Amino acid sequence: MKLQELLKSLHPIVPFKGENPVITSIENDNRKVQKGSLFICIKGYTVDGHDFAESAVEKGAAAILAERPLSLEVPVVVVKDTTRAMAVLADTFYEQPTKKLQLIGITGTNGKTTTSHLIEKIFADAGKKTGLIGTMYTKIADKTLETKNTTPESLTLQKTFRQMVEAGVGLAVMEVSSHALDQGRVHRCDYDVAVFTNLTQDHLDYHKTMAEYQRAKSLLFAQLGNSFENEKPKFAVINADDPASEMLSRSTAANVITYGIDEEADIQAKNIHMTPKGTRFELWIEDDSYPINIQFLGKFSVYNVLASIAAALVSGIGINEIIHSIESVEGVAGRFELVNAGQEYTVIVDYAHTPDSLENVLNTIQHFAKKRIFVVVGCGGDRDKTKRPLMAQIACRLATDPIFTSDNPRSEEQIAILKDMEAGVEGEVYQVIPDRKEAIEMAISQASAGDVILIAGKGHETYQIIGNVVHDFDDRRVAREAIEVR
Ligand SMILES: CC(=O)N[C@H]1[C@@H](OP(=O)(O)OP(=O)(O)OC[C@H]2O[C@@H](n3ccc(=O)[nH]c3=O)[C@H](O)[C@@H]2O)O[C@H](CO)[C@@H](O)[C@@H]1O[C@H](C)C(=O)N[C@@H](C)C(=O)N[C@H](CCC(=O)O)C(=O)O
Ligand SMILES: Nc1ncnc2c1ncn2[C@@H]1O[C@H](COP(=O)(O)OP(=O)(O)OP(=O)(O)O)[C@@H](O)[C@H]1O
Ligand SMILES: N[C@H](CCC[C@H](N)C(=O)O)C(=O)O
Ligand SMILES: [Mg+2]
Repeated sequence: MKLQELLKSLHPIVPFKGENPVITSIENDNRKVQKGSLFICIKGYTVDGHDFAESAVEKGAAAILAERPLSLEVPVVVVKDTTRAMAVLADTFYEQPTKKLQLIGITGTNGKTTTSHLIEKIFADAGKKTGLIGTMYTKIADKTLETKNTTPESLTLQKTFRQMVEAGVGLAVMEVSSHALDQGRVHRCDYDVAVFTNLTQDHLDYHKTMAEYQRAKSLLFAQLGNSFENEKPKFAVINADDPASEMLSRSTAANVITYGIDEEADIQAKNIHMTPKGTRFELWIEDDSYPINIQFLGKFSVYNVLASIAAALVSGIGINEIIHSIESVEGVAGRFELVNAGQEYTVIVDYAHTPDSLENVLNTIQHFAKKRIFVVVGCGGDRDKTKRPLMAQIACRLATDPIFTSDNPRSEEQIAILKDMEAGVEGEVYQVIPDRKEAIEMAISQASAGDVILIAGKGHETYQIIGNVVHDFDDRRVAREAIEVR
């Protein structure tokens, strides 16, 4: 594609009359530039991409997109906001892939990964080739790729969609983080369905206030269903029990479908019964009711199931097919995952890393725990500090044996993070064991028949980030080994 043709998709007053080279690829990382690339300079949080423009030209870049004039031997196109322009150009370069896919986006503080897997399963069972983008990985039909972010930046995202289209994927489901919405990583994505799980405290290091965090989430709904040229109906699937639902409903021009448990909703769960093996409830859709038996626990899991059912229903899948799929799901890796090595107590690894998720999971455990509840929990470094004392309080309130430990301290001192946690629980009884392996071993050495150990915060993660170093670490493996040597 020639540069001028590409630029037509930007704001019409981008003043550019220079050379018109063929653009062979778009890159925003100079290390990936090849002959003929358009290099986009992004001012990041860490470095300024403009500083790499010269190196990009040396590597063969045919043109540069920047926020200020640069004296280089190739055409330099100047725009106000390169990040924003990148989303538009990526969509154009990869030939608007999301118009050729059924696309479901999920946002909310907790439950995105779980819900995206449920939705993917329903569509796969219905015979669709599926794609998935989220915290754990990107999946393009049968191929799995590693990811750095829950929602990748626009260039990677649109390229991934292109690969999905080429692989014959019909339905893509993705997690849309608040950071991605705020930074415009999903601009130009043509969603058919946008799903809202819930809004509780997290990421205040980035968004500063809950109102700003909610505003970021609302963008997914505001960006849905305003297009006149689009024939496809758009749906916003919203949790009626969450206080943010009203504002989100008002943010969108799409059809709003609600789901819930406590409040009246289009799709509602009633008479929920939990056993140690699963959860049973009645699903109500208008005047019809269906008995449902899922293999996971907790009221929070019922919300994820309802959201998935709603998203699949509005996408045209039959209710009986949906129920069959949902009931066959055994679980999602690192979400309430049991570690069984023949022990007489229960060991659960769960990705709860927010106050609300920790509370939900511990409440669920309280429901069936007969004796002591251990919780091994830490808080991430370089992340929302205000959730630390809250998570500690919840651990002390809902567990009999809280053990505070480390969870990806990153550039922070482990001890400083633990002090932030302890500030919330003065006078309470707890242990502090900074080394996560030792903390897990301690819980396992103290547990006896009938007890439950929750190892929270890392779920599927297979690493512990200390400083800049990523160490191998898997809660599930560490727990299993500790049980086996006991
Ligand atoms: C705060 C934030 O959002 N940071 C994201 C941002 O990084 P950054 O601004 O530091 O980038 P940078 O390193 O300064 O680079 C700036 C530019 O220079 C370029 N560069 C850089 C170095 C070089 O040698 N050459 C070069 O060309 C880069 O390619 C880039 O274009 O852009 C990167 C590339 O897209 C992201 O990977 C990175 O996410 C970091 C890893 C991150 O931790 N993000 C978190 C806050 C985040 O986004 N989390 C949400 C999930 C949250 C949740 O729901 O739980 C997510 O969607 O992942
Ligand atoms: N609907 C829900 N409401 C509250 N808590 C939930 C819900 N679903 C899952 N959880 C809890 O939150 C944890 C994270 O779930 P999940 O990974 O599905 O969320 P996520 O939104 O993808 O998180 P992230 O933003 O880190 O990617 C789970 O391990 C569980 O403890
Ligand atoms: N997506 C979340 C993951 C947190 C996982 C937890 N293990 C941590 O490192 O804080 C975040 O970046 O805030
Ligand atoms: Mg996730």
